[in-house]
Amino acid sequence: MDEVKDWQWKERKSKQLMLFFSLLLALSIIVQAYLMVRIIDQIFIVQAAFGDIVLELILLILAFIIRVIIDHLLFRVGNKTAKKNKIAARSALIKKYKQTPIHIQGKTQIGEKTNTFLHAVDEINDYFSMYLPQTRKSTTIPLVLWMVILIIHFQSALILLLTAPFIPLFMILIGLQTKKKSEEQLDELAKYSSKFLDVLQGITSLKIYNQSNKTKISLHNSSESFKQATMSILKIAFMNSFMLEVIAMLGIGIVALELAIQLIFYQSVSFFSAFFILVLVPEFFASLRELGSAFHQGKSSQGAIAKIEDALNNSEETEDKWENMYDLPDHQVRLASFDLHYSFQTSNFSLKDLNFDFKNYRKVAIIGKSGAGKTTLLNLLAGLITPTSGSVLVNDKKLTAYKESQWFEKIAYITQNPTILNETLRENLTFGNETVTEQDLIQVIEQVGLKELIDSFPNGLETKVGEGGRGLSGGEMQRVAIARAFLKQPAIVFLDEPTTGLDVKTEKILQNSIKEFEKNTTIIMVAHRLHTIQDADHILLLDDGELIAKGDHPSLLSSSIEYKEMIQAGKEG
Ligand SMILES: Nc1ncnc2c1ncn2[C@@H]1O[C@H](COP(=O)(O)OP(=O)(O)OP(=O)(O)O)[C@@H](O)[C@H]1O
Repeated sequence: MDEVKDWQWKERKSKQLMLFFSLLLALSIIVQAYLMVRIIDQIFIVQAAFGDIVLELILLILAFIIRVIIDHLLFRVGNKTAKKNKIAARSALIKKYKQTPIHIQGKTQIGEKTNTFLHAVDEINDYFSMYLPQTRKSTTIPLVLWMVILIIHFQSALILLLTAPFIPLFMILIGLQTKKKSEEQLDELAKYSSKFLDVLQGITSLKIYNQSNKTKISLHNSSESFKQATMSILKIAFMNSFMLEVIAMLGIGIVALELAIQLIFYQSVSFFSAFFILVLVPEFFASLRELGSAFHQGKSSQGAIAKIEDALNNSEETEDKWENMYDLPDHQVRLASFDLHYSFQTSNFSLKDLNFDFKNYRKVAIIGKSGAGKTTLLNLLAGLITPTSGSVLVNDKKLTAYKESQWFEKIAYITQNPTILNETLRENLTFGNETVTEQDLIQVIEQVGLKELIDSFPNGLETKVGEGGRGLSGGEMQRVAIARAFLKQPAIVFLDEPTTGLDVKTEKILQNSIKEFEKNTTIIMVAHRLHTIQDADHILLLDDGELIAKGDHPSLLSSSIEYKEMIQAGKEG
């Protein structure tokens, strides 16, 4: 959490470097202009021979090359800063999203989160790579040039002083408007993304309930709003460049006119000085004008920056951090709880002060009616959510006092809806576990009944599955998840037994797997089937968030009416 709170854009050092390069650039412009004017003065006024100006010519070419190099370096710093900040912003967002409790992860604002992560972060590029270098350049260069002009000719400097402020003034007005519009555009895009995601995910239901046309219209409207928002930003951008062009042209024209009058009628300024100023003035306005487009892009990017900052600072539920104090013991871990309490912020449900001790049981079943809190308890025990009060204990110490990475190395979690990545089957099975050998893989594939399926693919284990790849059935996904858990060789397996939808083969594989896990592993499972419950070493019976009975099957049969009724109902069912 702290890392996210303390998160800052990495730009201080780069800004200093950009300022330095801008100063060098201003000097190179002056040198270049001076040499150019001197060469022309020598040729046309002094009528010097070509040999006399060779050195100036070489210096001019050098000055030009140096100017190009410095300009390149200035924007290179900008690009590097943009890259660094994009990486930093994405890491901070990942950290923030990671702190989101598992029960809301992937369920709320997925479209918006994806949009912020991808689009908004890309949008900030222009701020660092263009706006920052250009603002340094466009403040330093005009200032230095203006001071040089002031030294040479006071009246020209005065004209610049009166005309130039219109450019930043106009830009500030436009910029404020653009920032607001850009935020609106990102909001529209976020709405559009969320809507599109909803449609993609719910395509079957929408078709069945005959909502396709209605959805099409609403999607169209959303895309129209996004288009309007984008067009209004473009309108401002065009208007912006036009106005800046006009102001700059007027400024240059007035200075030229004034210099011509001074030169021809009053002869109060030399040709050299007048020409030198005339070369510098367009450079003066060019820098200010370039600021115009960079300013516009910068303001759009600031909308994206605000979006990212909002995402990082929003007070969506977050999980407590692990203290990472202790190493997990190598020997068997013993799970227990002390007054374990968990409340959701968004519902009235809570798990109320549960106390239990799993001693050295190999198989623990959590049972109860739908909505009793079984999955929530499993998530607490697996360390995926942290208790509101009380604690989950591992060998008498708070679970979160241990090193988080060690804990997650030690456990496997088989959920009702396993995650299948858009990768090859091999990668989906090993899931980054580099210790898995080909032999282990083949053995596990047979064990979970995936061999036939994999053999039927022309590319075997290298077949892409998941989104965009070959689809897998619910049962096949479950088997991939079980195989993953086997390959991990965990000390504890948490299993949320699927309630419905398992084919006979997968059901059998699941039962055999549970038996296999029991041999070397502690298995803690949310159980729905009678036979899985009966041979458990310990059973927790939950009812509306309360632990109403615990013990093994025979003891519960004699001590708990609710348990007896459940078993009876199961048998009848
Ligand atoms: N993200 C959430 N936000 C708010 N309340 C939630 C959330 N997830 C679950 N709940 C509520 O918590 C209660 C317990 O949910 P849980 O999923 O733990 O029950 P369960 O016993 O596993 O149910 P089932 O057997 O149907 O899967 C339910 O009343 C549910 O509505």
